[in-house]
Amino acid sequence: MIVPETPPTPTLYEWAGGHEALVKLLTIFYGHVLEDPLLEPVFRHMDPHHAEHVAVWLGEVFGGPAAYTANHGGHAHMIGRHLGRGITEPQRRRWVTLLLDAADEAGLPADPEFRAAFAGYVEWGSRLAVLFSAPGAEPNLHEPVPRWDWPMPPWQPPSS
Ligand code: HEM
Repeated sequence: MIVPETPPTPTLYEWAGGHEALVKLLTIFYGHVLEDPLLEPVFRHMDPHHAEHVAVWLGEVFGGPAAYTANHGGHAHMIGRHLGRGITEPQRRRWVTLLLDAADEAGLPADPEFRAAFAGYVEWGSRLAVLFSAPGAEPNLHEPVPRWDWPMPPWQPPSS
């Protein structure tokens, strides 16, 4: 009996479309952030390369190259950019909503497994951002960049 081989599961990074797709996503997203009355004051002075830096971060989290660790200061730098900002729950919620909307606008894969993984990370990460941006928070700066994975494998046709 010939048992069809299951192809290897792509990383979330590959499934999303790689670096280019993530840059497109975050460029669209931060464009909307600057039009949003709740978020514009938080991001008014953001670095002009912010969207690209966050794309590199997301790429590493989703199983792509470890380029944020290699070139952008890793986990400690990301945490440091949020310290003392006092991000509120309404701001976090709006941030998440705009990012999920931007995923549609950027044409990221819309299959249930990918979107569950994406939304899960965004929810988790944004809640951490609220915690470590709070006054007096002392987050651990010495952790590696987290890696996020599929909550369940994406459906793929058998290779043969
Ligand atoms: C999953 C959730 C989040 C991720 C993955 C994330 C990621 C990042 C990263 C990687 C940076 C540093 C970029 C660099 O290297 O230049 C950063 C900076 C920043 N983040 Fe977040 N962030 C998240 C949530 C939030 C939320 C909810 C807010 C506020 C509503 C926020 C506000 C900011 C601000 C204001 C900066 C500094 C921007 C600048 O001055 O260039 N972040 N974020």
